[in-house]
Amino acid sequence: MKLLEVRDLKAYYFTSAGEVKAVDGVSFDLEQGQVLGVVGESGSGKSTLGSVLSNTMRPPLKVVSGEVLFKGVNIFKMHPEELRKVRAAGISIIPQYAMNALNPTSKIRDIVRDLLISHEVPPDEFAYRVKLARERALKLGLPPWVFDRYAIELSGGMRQRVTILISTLLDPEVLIADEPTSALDVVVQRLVIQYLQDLVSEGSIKSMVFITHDIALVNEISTDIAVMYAGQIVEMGPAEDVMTNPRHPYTKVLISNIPEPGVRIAKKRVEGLRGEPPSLISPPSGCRFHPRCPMAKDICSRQAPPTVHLDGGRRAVTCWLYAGGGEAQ
Ligand SMILES: Nc1ncnc2c1ncn2[C@@H]1O[C@H](COP(=O)(O)OP(=O)(O)OP(=O)(O)O)[C@@H](O)[C@H]1O
Repeated sequence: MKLLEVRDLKAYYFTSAGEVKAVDGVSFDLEQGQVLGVVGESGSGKSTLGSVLSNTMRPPLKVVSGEVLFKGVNIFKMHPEELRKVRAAGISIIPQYAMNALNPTSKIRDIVRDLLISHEVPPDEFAYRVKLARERALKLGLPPWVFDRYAIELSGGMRQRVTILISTLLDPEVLIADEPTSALDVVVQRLVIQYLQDLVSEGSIKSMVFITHDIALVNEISTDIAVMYAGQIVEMGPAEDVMTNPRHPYTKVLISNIPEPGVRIAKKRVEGLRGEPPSLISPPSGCRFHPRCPMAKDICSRQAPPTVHLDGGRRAVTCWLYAGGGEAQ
């Protein structure tokens, strides 16, 4: 069953310097059981995509065109009441910098209670969710006393895990996880990854979009991978296939330079890739990757490449090398 259908989505930041085309023509489907890892360099539009998919964007970001259908209904056309219901139990987000997302003046137990009340959890389910919060806190390595504390009394790593707990407590059908393990130490990172994997495999969470710089991590957790470059998806397919047989020249460079787990792509210079990521106010003509592409042809600077479906439709690659359905030379 398709939970999300994203169709030619464009979302820009309207700034005094111009329109930052952070998401510029993104399309994909997310099915039940799928974990779509979204990977790319810093500034490629991953977080922007996450905030648009969860309809949590704020000015100066605006959706310019395209649709996001949640179980067939366009989330941008939902009535505020309908949207409120969809949040948390339908599409929930673990935001980037999750450690700062909690109200500092409420105890964690009250944040849990307020979540359940605001989502009109029926009385018979209320006690079950409170108990579930305690059980899941243990899985995340959080001691029982966190519920009696204010967010400001907790360490950054604890606050981040509490936010993950809150974002997942109502068992969303689509979880958008934006760098959920950034700033956590390696041991806690493992707990969080295991926690999210368990929720998906037991069916508590139906699907996930997992945003990260860490391509090794994306390989571990995802069923499918989407590679973003300059606001667009340049390659998408089953995780193992993309990792073992990358088709787009950008994916090839990313994968041949897999940093150690936990290292951000942006921090380790992507070797074999000349230049810097382009401006998204005036991106390069034709294929946005052409100025840095080791395999660029004449047409690449003149015309935007088509999206070509390979491997019986399982792989989508937006690149002139595959135009006509052929393999790259
Ligand atoms: N509030 C904002 N106003 C203007 N431009 C913005 C704003 N937030 C992000 N951008 C720009 O939008 C583009 C995409 O940023 P985004 O944060 O979505 O990328 P990202 O791939 O998630 O990178 P990172 O992982 O470093 O957050 C970048 O060019 C960024 O500078």
